[in-house]
Amino acid sequence: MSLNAMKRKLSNAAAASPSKKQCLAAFRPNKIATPEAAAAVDANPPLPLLLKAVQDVGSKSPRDSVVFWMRMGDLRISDNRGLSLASTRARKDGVPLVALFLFSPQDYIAHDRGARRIDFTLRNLALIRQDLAKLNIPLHTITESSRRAVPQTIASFLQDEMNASAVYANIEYEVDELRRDISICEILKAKEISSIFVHDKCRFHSRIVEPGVAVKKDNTSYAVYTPYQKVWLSQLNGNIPHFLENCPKPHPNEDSVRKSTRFGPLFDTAVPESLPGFELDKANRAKMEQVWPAGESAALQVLQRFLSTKARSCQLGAVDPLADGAVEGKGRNRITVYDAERDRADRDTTSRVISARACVRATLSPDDPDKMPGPKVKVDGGRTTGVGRWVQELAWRDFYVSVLTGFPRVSMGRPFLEKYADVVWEGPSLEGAYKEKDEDAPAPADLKTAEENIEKWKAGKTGVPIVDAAMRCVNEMGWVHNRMRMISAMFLVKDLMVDWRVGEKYFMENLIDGDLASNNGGWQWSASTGVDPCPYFRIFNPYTQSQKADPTGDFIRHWVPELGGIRGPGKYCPLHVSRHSHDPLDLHNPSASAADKLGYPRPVIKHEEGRERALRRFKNPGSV
Ligand SMILES: Cc1cc2nc3c(=O)[nH]c(=O)nc-3n(C[C@H](O)[C@H](O)[C@H](O)COP(=O)(O)OP(=O)(O)OC[C@H]3O[C@@H](n4cnc5c(N)ncnc54)[C@H](O)[C@@H]3O)c2cc1C
Repeated sequence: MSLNAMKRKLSNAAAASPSKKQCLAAFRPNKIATPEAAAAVDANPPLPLLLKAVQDVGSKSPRDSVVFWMRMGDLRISDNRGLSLASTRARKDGVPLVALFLFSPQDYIAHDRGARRIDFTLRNLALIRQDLAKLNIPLHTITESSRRAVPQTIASFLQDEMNASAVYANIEYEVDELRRDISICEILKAKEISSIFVHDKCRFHSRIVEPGVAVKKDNTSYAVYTPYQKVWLSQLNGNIPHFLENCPKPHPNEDSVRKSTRFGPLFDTAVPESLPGFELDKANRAKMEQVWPAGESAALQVLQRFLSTKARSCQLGAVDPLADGAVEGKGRNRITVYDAERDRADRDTTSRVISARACVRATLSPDDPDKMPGPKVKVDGGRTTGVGRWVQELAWRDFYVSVLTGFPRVSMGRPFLEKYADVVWEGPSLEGAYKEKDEDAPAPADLKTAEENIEKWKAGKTGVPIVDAAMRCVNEMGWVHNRMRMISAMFLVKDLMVDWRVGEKYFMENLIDGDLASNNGGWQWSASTGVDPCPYFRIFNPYTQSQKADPTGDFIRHWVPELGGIRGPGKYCPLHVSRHSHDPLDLHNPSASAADKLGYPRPVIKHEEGRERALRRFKNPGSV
């Protein structure tokens, strides 16, 4: 194939035609599996099948190249296991290493990837491309408009374009991705190209302990966090060099690679600025650049600040996490007080960090997260220290991946606890297509009200200040504190009785750190349908939660400026509201007259009414 033909074939996203964009808009993947289909996948999960399919069958003599296929979860050059192994292989074979990134817009739709996440990926890729080019390693990008065609496209790139002996990649744990990789392994086997997919997702989803290690005696996954965390910590401390391995950076290619007719042109493929169908408007893009700076060095600085500086209320909101003015903690570092303050949303108490493995290494050697600890060092994962508590949170991330791979049903739109599949939700039924219609069954009480409530929840206009503050933060910043996610999710699924999948999708579309395993885990926890969930009868009161999570009220005041005149619990701005007409908790739960005066909506539902309805419906799934 000629170079021009190759360039045309491998056109990147910037060149996608409007008709492709229309096709994309018409793509409606099936999101919710039947209970039977989910049970079948649970009985034969795809991860072990992939691990079996992965094999080093490449031709004995080296070919022209080795390819590293970078995925959305591993946007970094340092400490990237797949990349490191690919580099070693290329060096051994004496051939160039080529990096590849494939855009699959249909997969992004299927997985509710939002424009922010795509934009963040592209910004990072542009930096990675520059850094790899310094090592004479090209980063090539391909767009494949049909997700079904991805395996063939990859295979043809490896064989026809690169004459590669092997492809290396870090495993993606979602069911569709695992199945795609199994299919790639099969295709490549016939072509005698090795497919080596390894455990390690580096950026948002890096694992510390890979799935399949912290398991029960019968080798099945834990569905309860506490015993999982115990085994997780003991496995980790039992083999620190393995789990915290800092994988070496790739070795540079020879200079001559740039002159090669096969590889030289790959240095010319620029990373597109945006993907059709996933464009961010200019203002939003600028904001995301400020709040979520791309690149490994920025990520490291964010981590370093968490380890060594104090929390600041000026870091509330959509601001630059590396803004000047951070003050050394001297014993009050954010990580040191994490245990006591992690649930507070009124300052930057949490880390907003990215690579979990580097994080754990950093707890052992705060000055140099790249440094490997000595053999006798142990990771603190206990409940009584800031560090230990933070490590426990990092373990939640691994736990939810272990759940995803052990019980893939959760990524197929099914509740983990199938007994709650019949709970009646208000508003659009996402499962309707799979259920036999019972003509006598009562229709949802008031579809229109429910749909309006969903829109109010998304827009942060429910009239419940802490929920609205949380949602406005998600909308503007693409992130919100964990406690806020819990409060807002619980309000949607219990007070408003809206299907958790509605909220799960909205979060995925809007969060910069949207991740199927953790997001699904968080939503199913809140909806009481998941592994180790919040019991259905433990329903958060959003007003008391608000007092605990935002005791100063700064979080609400920042995100709900209509209430900004309320100066503090019990103290009101005399300009707007009479001091005597409210109880002392007004900022968290303003009275109707205060809300009216301040131009803030009244609550869409009375908490007690929502609570009673949720208890009733969960107690007898199917009843209204
Ligand atoms: C409804 C809901 C949806 C969520 N959606 C996502 C999501 O899409 N992506 C995502 O990464 N996390 C999600 N989480 C988990 C958690 O809210 C975020 O990981 C956390 O807020 C990220 O901020 P941080 O890095 O400052 O957290 P820190 O408190 O500094 O925690 C450090 C790290 O520990 C891990 N962690 C902490 N809490 C949890 C948790 N509850 N579950 C899993 N891992 C955790 C994260 O990797 C986090 O980066 C969700 C939680 C809920 C309740």
